Amino acid sequence: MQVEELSIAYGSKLAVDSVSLPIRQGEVLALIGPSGCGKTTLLRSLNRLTELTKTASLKGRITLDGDDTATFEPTSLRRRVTMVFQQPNPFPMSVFDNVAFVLREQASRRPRKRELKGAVEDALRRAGLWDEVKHDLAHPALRLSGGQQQRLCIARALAANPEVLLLDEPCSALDPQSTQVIEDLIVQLREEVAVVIVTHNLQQAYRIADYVAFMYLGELVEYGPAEQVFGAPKQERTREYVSGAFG
Ligand SMILES: Nc1ncnc2c1ncn2[C@@H]1O[C@H](COP(=O)(O)OP(=O)(O)OP(=O)(O)O)[C@@H](O)[C@H]1O
Repeated sequence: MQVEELSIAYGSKLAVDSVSLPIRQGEVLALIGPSGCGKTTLLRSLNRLTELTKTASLKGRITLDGDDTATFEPTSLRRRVTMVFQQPNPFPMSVFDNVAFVLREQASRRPRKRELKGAVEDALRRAGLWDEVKHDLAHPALRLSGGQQQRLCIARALAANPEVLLLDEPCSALDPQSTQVIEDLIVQLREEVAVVIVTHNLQQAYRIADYVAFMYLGELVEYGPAEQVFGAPKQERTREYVSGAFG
């Protein structure tokens, strides 16, 4: 994906100010910056969730494989660019049906349960959850632990075979152990999908990101390889911000 001079306002308030950056497969991109700097707004614009906010207006361009995402049908864009939210939000149905739901939605005719088994297993494996749930796929998803629920949401997102996975602080509601499991998973996933993650946790960004975009008051202050942004930031403001965690 390519973000080109993107500005987003809520009413007259500018939340993202002329941001340009690439999003590439094989990489984890972390969006960092202080509260209110526009990270989530930028993330949500990538699959056009911002347009669900009535007051939001957007200027600039976002492309996916060279095509302007504004020309896509939103649902088909959201299959290619899927979002996992801060709070795990499995559907109130079984583990199996959570993943199957997406596959059923995509199918032209209603597939039988046994036809979906392979694809459900595949998505659960990719999300690193299969071994924990394989003996009880009929288990209600809402009874899984928080970390398992979040991995189920990732499995659900992956079932659509997206090209880009958007993660909005996916570990903020999780304990350190579940966080580590999800971080390991994100690092593995980048081989197959481009990953963009919003995180407040700078140590986390350092552990998992290949590239980092540091935002401040809606502007992209610095974008570069994680080692450079954390180890040798070019901008004073970035230095100040990252030294809060690393100084
Ligand atoms: N629905 C909305 N209506 C009006 N203003 C909004 C809306 N959502 C966000 N904003 C404003 O836009 C700016 C950017 O918000 P955004 O949530 O994108 O920042 P953020 O960096 O993700 O913050 P945080 O780290 O606290 O989640 C903030 O000033 C915020 O108050």
